[in-house]
Amino acid sequence: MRFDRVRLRNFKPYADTDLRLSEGVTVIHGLNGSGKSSLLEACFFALYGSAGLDGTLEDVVTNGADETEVELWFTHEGESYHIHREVKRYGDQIQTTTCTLEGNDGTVTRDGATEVRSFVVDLLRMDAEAFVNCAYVRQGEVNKLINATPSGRQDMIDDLLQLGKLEEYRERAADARLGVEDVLGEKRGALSTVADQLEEKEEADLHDRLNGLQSDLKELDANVERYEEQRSKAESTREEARDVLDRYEEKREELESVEADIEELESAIREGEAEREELASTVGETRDRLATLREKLSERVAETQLDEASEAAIEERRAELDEREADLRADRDEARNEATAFENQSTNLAERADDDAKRADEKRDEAGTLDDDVESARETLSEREDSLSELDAEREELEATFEDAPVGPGEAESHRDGVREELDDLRDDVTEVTASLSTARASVEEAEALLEEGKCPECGQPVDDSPHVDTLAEDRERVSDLEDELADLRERESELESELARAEELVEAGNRIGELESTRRLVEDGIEEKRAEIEEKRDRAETLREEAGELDDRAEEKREIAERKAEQAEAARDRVAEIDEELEELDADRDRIDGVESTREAIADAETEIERLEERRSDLADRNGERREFLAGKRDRRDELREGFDEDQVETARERLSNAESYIEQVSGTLEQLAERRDELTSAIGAVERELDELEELRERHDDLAERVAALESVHEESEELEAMYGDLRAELRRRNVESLERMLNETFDLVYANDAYSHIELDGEYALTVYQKDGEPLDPEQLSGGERALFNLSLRCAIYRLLAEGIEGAAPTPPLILDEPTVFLDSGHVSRLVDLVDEMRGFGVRQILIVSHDDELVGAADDLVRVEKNPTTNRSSVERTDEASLADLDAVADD
Ligand SMILES: Nc1ncnc2c1ncn2[C@@H]1O[C@H](COP(=O)(O)OP(=O)(O)OP(=O)(O)O)[C@@H](O)[C@H]1O
Ligand SMILES: [Zn+2]
Repeated sequence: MRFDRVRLRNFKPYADTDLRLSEGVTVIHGLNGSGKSSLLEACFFALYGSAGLDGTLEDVVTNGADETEVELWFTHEGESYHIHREVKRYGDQIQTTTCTLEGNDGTVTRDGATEVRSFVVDLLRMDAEAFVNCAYVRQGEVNKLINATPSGRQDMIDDLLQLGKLEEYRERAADARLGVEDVLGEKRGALSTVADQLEEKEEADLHDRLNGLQSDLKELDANVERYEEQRSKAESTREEARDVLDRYEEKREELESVEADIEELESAIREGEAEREELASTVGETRDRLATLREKLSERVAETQLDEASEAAIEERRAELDEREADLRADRDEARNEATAFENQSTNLAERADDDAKRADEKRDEAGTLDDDVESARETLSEREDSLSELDAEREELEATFEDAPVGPGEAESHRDGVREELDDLRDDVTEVTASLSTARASVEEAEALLEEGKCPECGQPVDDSPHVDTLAEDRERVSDLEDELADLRERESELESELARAEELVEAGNRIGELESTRRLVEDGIEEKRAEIEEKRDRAETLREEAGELDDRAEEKREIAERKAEQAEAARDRVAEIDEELEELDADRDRIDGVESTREAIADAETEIERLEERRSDLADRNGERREFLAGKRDRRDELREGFDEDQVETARERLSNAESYIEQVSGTLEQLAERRDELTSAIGAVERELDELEELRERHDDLAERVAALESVHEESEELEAMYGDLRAELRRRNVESLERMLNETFDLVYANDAYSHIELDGEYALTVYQKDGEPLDPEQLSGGERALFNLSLRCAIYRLLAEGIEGAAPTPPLILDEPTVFLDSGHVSRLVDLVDEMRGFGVRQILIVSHDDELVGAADDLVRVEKNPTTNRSSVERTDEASLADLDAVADD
């Protein structure tokens, strides 16, 4: 297998990149971070999808882009394939939108990530992990196989070499064996059951039993035939005897019936004669009755107004009566209606008269009540008139008070107020004068006292010659004047006081007169009102009485008319009674006519009856004649039959019949028993035959089962062998693989590591690795130095790759050997060893080797050189194949 071309768009640092790859060694080189590993990763992603990624789908999309596209073209076993993948980002989601694989001849097409991956896994016989382990040495993962546990290693290598398949087959074979064991156990059980049943049935001697039963049946059938023959003979004898007896019986029955007929006829003739005689006497009686009826008819006709007793006359009379009746009934209805109408009118009028009378009474009652009201109003009136004169008397009295008064009743109040004012003024004067008086008295007393002491009452100086002593006399005069004035004032005060009391009285009288005037006006109004009331009520009472009188008159009038109507009703009733009598008379007339008609009918009936009886008599005579003729014939036949009887023959036939019947009964019983026995025998034979069939069936089943068990046993054996074979094969293959792998590993390690310290490497059956030193000391590979480990690991991978390329016959899946930075830990000497290893790997048939490296020596060993560069401004990587010409400048490149 080899990669032909890879095309990328927006894959990690790549924008649009298209790289062709050819067979041989291709070295990819460039600066750190330029995108070399990404290029390899893209190929790997194209094959296995996200399973082949170290990171997630997210990581492969160039930062800032929304979709990534990877295409890989590769060749495997002469066929070309093309894988196309597209990944898109939808918001937060990232999805594979296209994933297809196509073969160049158009027979292979796969669509969908799962289908494509499983196709690739089948084609390369490696899943992503196996591919990594074998072909793709990722950067920094050179130690992976060494670090793995032996069992991990075993799984990886087994898987690569498809040994896992053998184990799967072995397990399938084991499953099949177990399945066969189950079925075999079941069938063996069934076989032994059938064998037991078979043995049981064979011991039962079924054929002997069948023969015995069949000969019994034959004998029985012969007996049955014989008995049936005898019975049919007896049956024909019985039929003959029955015939004879039947004929005899018939004749005897005929004779009996003929004799009975004769007797019947004779008695019928006798009865006929008797009836004829009876009829003759009935006819006589009827004739007598007829004569009586005829007499009665003429009497009845005479009672009626009929001219004759004919049907037409009766009809005519009846029609007259009907007409008359109709007239009478109409008259009577009319009279009845009239009577009812008059009665109603009379009743109505009487009622209305009563109403009027009642209303008159009511009015009179009302008038009486009004009279009472007038009376009481009159009383109230005279009371009010009395109180009016009382009021006037009081007023007169009060007015008299004012006769010698200084003022009239109207000015009493202002007069009183004037007097009161004068009195108040006077009292003020009294107070003033009293005060002046007591002052004057005090001066006089003081002056007198001072005088007694000899001093001036005014200035306290000695009195002699004092001016003041002169005033004493004046003061004494003044006291006496004041005392006079005060006395006058007191007198006037008592006068005014009595005047005030009088004035108060006048005020009171004045007020009372005012009150009396307003009361009088009220009483006068009341009197006016009462008078009007009396007037009105008296008028009303009069009107009511007049109306009552009118109502009485009207009631009287109505009563008279009512009486007249009652008389008219009576007259109409009388007429109804007369008409009823006439109708009764009419009914009697009708009854008489009915009597005539019924007598007429009775006469006609009697005549018909006589006719009918005579006819019956002659009929009876005719019938008896016929009977007598018939009787003579029957008597002849009876005589004939009596002569034809043979009693002996009948007796013999009876004997034979009874013999035959008892024989048939006996033989039938026997035959029934035989039939029962026969049924038993047949069913016994049936049962034996069925058992024989079953026996046959059992034999067949037994044979079938035995065959099947044998077949299953051989299948079981085969599956056991198969299981063992797969187990052995795997162990053998692994042993051989281990041997080859150990050999190749030693060869390769020798090639790449030129060192005298190690003698050889050992790989045991469980894939445990041990390195032996020259002195025979064993060493765990992990104890090797970093560079040694890298070399050891490369050797192991190359060995595995070789084993893969050589070990599996036919189409070995030899993917490109991909080495990412394998020289990291190597010194320059060992790098040249690596170049040798690469050469050797090509020799072992590896078609394509892809190496990421900076190493000059490796670059020098390349068939193709691919240069990866990253544009420092756009940060996008690009690839470029360096052609032959530029290979010359390799040194320059390598020096970078
Ligand atoms: N999704 C991405 N979008 C853009 N650039 C990316 C993306 N993923 C990785 N890169 C860039 O790709 C480069 C990594 O490339 P890669 O590992 O292939 O380099 P290299 O050439 O193998 O380097 P070295 O020589 O160190 O092994 C880094 O510079 C990284 O920034
Ligand atoms: Zn790298």
